[in-house]
Amino acid sequence: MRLPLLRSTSAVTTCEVFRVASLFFYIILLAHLTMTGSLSLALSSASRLALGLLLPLSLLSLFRFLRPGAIASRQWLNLFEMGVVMLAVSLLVLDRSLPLIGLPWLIAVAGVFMLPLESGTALAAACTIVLLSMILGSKLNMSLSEWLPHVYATLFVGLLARLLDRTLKQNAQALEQAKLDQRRFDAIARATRHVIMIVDARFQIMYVNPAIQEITGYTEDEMRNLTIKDVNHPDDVTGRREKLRYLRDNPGSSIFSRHRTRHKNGNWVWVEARGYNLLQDPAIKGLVFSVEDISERMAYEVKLEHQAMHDPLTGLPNRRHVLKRLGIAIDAHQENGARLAVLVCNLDFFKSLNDIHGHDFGDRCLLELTRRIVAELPSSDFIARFGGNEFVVLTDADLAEAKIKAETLLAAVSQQFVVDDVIVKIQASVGIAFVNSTHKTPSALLRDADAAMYQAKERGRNRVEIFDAALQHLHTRRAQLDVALRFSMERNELSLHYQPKVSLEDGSIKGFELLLRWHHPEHGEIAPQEFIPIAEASGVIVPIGLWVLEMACLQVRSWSALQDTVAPTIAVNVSMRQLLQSSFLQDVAAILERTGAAPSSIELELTETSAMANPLQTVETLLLLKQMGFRLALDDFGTGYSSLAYLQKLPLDVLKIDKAFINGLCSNSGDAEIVRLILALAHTLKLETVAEGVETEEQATQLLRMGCHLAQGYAFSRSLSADEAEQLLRTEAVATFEAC
Ligand SMILES: Nc1nc2c(ncn2[C@@H]2O[C@H](COP(=O)(O)OP(=O)(O)OP(=O)(O)O)[C@@H](O)[C@H]2O)c(=O)[nH]1
Repeated sequence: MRLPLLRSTSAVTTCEVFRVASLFFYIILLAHLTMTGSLSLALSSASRLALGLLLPLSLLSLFRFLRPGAIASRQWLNLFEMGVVMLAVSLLVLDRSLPLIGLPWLIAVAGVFMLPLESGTALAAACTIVLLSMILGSKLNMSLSEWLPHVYATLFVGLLARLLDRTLKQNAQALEQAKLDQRRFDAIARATRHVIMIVDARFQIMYVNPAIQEITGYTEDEMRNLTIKDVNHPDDVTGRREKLRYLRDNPGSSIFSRHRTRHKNGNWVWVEARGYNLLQDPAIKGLVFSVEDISERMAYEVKLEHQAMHDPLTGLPNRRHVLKRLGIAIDAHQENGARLAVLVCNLDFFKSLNDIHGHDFGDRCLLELTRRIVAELPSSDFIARFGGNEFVVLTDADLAEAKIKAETLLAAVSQQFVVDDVIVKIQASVGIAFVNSTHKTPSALLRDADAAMYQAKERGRNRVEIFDAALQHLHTRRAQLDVALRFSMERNELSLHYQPKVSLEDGSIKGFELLLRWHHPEHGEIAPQEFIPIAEASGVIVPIGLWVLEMACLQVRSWSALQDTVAPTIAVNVSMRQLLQSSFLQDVAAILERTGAAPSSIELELTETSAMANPLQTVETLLLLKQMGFRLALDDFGTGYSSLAYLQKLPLDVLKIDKAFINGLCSNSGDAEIVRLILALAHTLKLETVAEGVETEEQATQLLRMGCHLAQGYAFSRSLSADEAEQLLRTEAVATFEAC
């Protein structure tokens, strides 16, 4: 068995040096005595005493060497041992068995036995040795110059022994601290869920903590055979390589990255890594990484991102997603001219479906339409639900292809289907716009596609329109008028004209239709057909409509005071937008109260199309208006899609026959037939009829013959100012008409 002189697993301590040094001391001393023949049989009693002291101490030292730790190191014991040795050496010196100089045994005693002593004790011991050597020197008649160097050497060796003791103690402390630090680091490295990794300049893993196994399934040893590049996801390689190079080539730099790393089972794990270049640090000499598993967070983020970008009902991408995709597409167009067509598909009259069958029913219809649209269009097209009843398709189609896709959309939507035993037939209007260099933002491109879609609505719905230069012009003018219209009332640009409504039998004035006119300082006279839809779309029609009604009420009130005239009715157009206002009935009641007008003199006209767009709500509001005393008229009759059953439910007084049929009354048998049918219908429903846009005497005669009682149009009068209308009432005559 090989016996180590010093334990190498920990710092060498003073005690250990002493353990070895003292044994050597005794061995050499005894060997010297043996070799010099000092241990002859004729030993003096002093020498025998010295040997009697030294031998047990030698055995004690041997025991101490062989069984380190068996004898606790105690100060008094060490001091005692030193004293005994000094005594033994002194006896031997005096007995001349040992030399005082030449072989300076006391110097050795100072060097060995002062090692384990405390500072103060060691000083005292040193002084004692010096004193002893002086005594011995004088006893042996040695001169000062002979033994003085011996004293210096004793002191010098004693001092060295002290320094050695201190150094060893400091080393032991430093080593203890290092071990403590190491244990702490190991504990932290084991406990943390973060991977801590040190790699060399070639990215070879030098150190990694056990957390690596939890994240990647690889053990620490398995990882040490890899480089960090070996476990990178192929899609992350390029970006990561650049970052790693930057880190390696820039001392003191740090990087941050989110990437995927390979799990031993073949899956990919999302991690977030921070890297620090400590290649220059002599203790590290590597790149240090702290890596955190963020798979759960990423999964959560992906889920959140998906929720934020998708419509919860249909699962299609939502408005936000469309805007993002459009942003990317616009950038691609600016960079390399990439094509993009935007198809906005808005369902027609979807509100009616909701109103009649309920919102849940509407939702199921939306789901069915989604299923069909997705099935009909190629998967490369981006299909989104942009809003309530609006879908958007983004595709890189050219004009012809986009048209085909739009027709496919219309066909997919319009195929009838059954939900809850109800046969549903929905139609849609589609607007198409193509990205061009003027589109700087997604909303600019969507605005154009929207404009085309609204054009499709205006042109009768269930059709496709493409945004082109003409539409662009129209759109720009529409936008300008939209803004201008908001200021039209306060700038007094609106005026009212009175279109007489006369009896076809005797030509007497039965009332007037109030016509709204708008004169804009720059754009001039703007036709109602142009600005009314704009006002309806923006909602400005609501205050304007109330203003018109108030004017009509004031006028009616003023005419009711006229002597010798029958108070005429004034017909006022009411927009659907007004009817849908929850405050409409209150506003109307307030006007009646303010003006004191009799509601029976006011005829509220609404168009057939708008009345049919929201049947349930319309019927309810109209019934309440009827209860308030208003007369109700259905304007432009014949142009819409009234269901007769529904028509019967409306509390109407008047049907106004659309001008389109009157135009062809005397020349087109089809139109004449329609007019005849409308008159028959009105007769059955006990409704008054008014023919609109009568321009010739022939038409008036024909209408009277067919049973129509009232008419309006240029055949009788142009539209008049309030004063002219009043004058007309007073004279009770119509210049251009002679009773038929
Ligand atoms: N069922 C259902 N209806 C919705 C949803 N989101 C919006 N809507 C309805 O869609 C309808 C849209 O109505 P409008 O914008 O007036 O248009 P419309 O009735 O389709 O008429 P036009 O567009 O003029 O042809 C409204 O009644 C909304 O309440 C939804 O998630 N589910």
